[in-house]
Amino acid sequence: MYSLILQERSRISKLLCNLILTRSMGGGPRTFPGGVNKWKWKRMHEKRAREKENRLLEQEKEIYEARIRSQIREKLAGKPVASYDTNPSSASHNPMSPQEHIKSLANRFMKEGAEDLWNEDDGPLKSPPSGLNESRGLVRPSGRAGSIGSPINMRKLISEGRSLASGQDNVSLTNTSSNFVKPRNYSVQIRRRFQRNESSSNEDDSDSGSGGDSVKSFGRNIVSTRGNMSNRNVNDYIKNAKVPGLKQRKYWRNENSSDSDSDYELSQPSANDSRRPMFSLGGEEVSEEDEDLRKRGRDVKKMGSSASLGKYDVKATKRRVLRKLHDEEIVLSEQVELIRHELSKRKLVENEELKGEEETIITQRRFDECGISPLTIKALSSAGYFYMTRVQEASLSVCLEGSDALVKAKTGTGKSAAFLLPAIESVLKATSNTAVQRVPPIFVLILCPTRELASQIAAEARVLLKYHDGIGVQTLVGGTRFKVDQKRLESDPCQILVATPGRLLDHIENKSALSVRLMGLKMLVLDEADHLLDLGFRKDVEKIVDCLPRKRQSLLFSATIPKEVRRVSQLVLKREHTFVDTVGLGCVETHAKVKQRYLVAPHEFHFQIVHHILKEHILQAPNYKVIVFCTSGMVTSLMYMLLREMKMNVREIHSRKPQIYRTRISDEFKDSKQLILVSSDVSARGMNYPDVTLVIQAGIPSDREQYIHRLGRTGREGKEGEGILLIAPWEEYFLDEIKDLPIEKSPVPDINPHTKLKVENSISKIDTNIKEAAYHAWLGYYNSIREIGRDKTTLAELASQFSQSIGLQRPPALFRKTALKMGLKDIPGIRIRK
Ligand SMILES: Nc1ncnc2c1ncn2[C@@H]1O[C@H](COP(=O)(O)OP(=O)(O)OP(=O)(O)O)[C@@H](O)[C@H]1O
Repeated sequence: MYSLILQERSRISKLLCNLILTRSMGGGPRTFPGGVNKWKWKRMHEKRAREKENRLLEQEKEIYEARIRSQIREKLAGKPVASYDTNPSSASHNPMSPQEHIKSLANRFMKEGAEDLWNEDDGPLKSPPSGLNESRGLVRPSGRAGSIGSPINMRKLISEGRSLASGQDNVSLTNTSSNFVKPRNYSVQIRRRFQRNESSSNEDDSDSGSGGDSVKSFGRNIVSTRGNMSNRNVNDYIKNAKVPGLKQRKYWRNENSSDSDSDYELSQPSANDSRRPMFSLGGEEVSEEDEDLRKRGRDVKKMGSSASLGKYDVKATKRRVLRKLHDEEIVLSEQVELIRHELSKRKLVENEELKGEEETIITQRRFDECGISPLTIKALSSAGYFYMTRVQEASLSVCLEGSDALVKAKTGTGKSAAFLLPAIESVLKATSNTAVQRVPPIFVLILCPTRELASQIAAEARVLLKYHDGIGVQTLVGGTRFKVDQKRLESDPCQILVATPGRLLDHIENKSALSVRLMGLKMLVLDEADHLLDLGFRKDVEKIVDCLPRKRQSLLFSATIPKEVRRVSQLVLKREHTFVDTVGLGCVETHAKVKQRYLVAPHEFHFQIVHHILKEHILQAPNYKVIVFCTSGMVTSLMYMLLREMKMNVREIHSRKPQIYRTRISDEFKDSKQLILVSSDVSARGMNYPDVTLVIQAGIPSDREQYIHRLGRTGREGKEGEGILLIAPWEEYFLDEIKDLPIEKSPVPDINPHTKLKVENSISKIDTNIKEAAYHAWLGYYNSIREIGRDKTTLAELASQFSQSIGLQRPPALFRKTALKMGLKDIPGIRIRK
């Protein structure tokens, strides 16, 4: 379904681009008639288009009214009502039944939100309760409004239509509507268009017979010129919508003539086409001249509809010459506007759908329905996985087929299992096809950015492999001795390897046995793909990919996939890969259940504010579990020491800590409650710490993506969560990067003097070396952020303020080499070591 949406969306955007391109490639004049500029010209025509729509609407109403009157006349003259003949030639001259009118009107006007189509002449917005019966009278000769000259109260008629459509009168509507004669002369394409319309809406019309549908379609076809084409093929739309009347004529002409010039002329309509003029009212001839339109509308009102006049309807039978479009720009801007309108409408609908679906991440689809090994299903059941999550449902079939895929799904929605399940299948398939070897080839390689994440993925793989004897999974990450890795891989061979790029590359470049084992690779997975294809990792990843067999399946997963990454993903993926996006283009990439706030306060107050927030949160959530993200390893360390000094239950994790310590802390935090983890970005991506209640980001993240991933440590598996971003006033520019996310400003809390003093005391107790290291790390981090790092003088000033805020007398000195590298040599405020 997602791929269908994607295809459709890309098709629409292509069409839009084509239109814009066609326009721009033509060069086009810079000024337009009357000396107006392009935008003024465009706005003018947009206004015209809107006016045209309103006119058409008015005219449509008038025609309906006229038909109702003719119906009443017929009735008064004693002719049978709605005795339709299925023969189009005769039936088309008969009046429509009042119920048909109501239904047709209802199609257009009675839908929720259609009130904006109404105008003052349509009667009061809310019909009085007694009005229903009266409005019935409108369409029945016995009623008060049956008198021909009385104005028709459209609102009453519509509210009547509502009750009819839902009430017992449905039956009669069905009966009569089924006799409606379809306009036969329309090509299959047009009919298809109607059919699409039929299925697109009015689900509430349970009474729709085939003829009734035609009536509905008829109404909707006209509506569609307003851009109401929710389920309609936009290609058709563009072809058809250019000038609807013109298009219809073209079809007739194609059937009867080869003269291209006469494309712009109406063919002589046959008797079968007698309803056609109504369609063409939605077309060009009605749109061309406003006054003419109005007049014609009034004429119809005066004379009765063409349906009642039958063969005497001169208007319907007269050969009308169409005026050529005097300015194609009108059409073009209308088209573009319509497509835009359609796109934004779809986006809204999708957003609404996704919002609804977001509440539950688990789908109705069971794992045993997707053709994976029964032993894996058994393992899934033991782990408590019975139904797929949305990303699993959307991507499993694609991945199991063997296609390359780029998969985007929100944080904590089960992406790991989504790639592990096809990975296991791939191993099963490969082992059954390959002769037993002493050292088995590595069939699946999973790359991820951090050591903890590699361990987590390997652990999840082991859970899924519980009943698969003989299939092993190993990790290859930094922080361990190279030789130890080699021995482990030899003594405990595996078919699935989870690695961080740096360490894997070490092994490949050292020509260890691993390189040979990788020659049998069937599947490559990049978890946190956007990060791995980021500048920091890209070179390593490229080198690794160069050493892998070309004939393999590649899967890229992440919660964020920026456009640049989509482009560079071609480094890994085949050109004909599938993009599975369960978030949706332009949709919010964070979870609705995660409340996001931001606070702006000078840096010197950040420690106090973090302490205050934590205290408040602990009071509110007794089972608290908080992650505080800091900008770098050493700042993390400083924050940890401060909070520890202030007697909070806190742990730290960052790259400066030995791996064994990191693993212990990570495991402890996974299983614990009432604990605060102060972390650098090593925990930002992929880490699945269950039930995190709050994520605090102290200082701006490196980019928007990192913000989303850090925040994604809370609110996993559809649970609730909270995120707070704490920034200094000069970091506020970052808010622009996340302006599409539902983040709200929070007031800076009042810190009581007692807490202030406590924090200052605690800071003073922290070792100066840690503070100095924190200053260097702080400077390094912000220097690497383009927006801040380019103004070195300001950066140095801000760094000085930071050093003061952590109790340093003056900014610590930098090594000359470091200062040079950072472009900070000779910058005022930056001290260089002698
Ligand atoms: N089908 C399922 N049924 C129940 N729970 C599931 C299912 N699939 C995954 N989970 C659970 O969902 C949680 C999140 O899964 P996972 O860590 O794979 O998320 P993710 O999408 O990779 O997140 P991130 O973007 O942060 O990496 C895990 O606790 C996992 O056990």
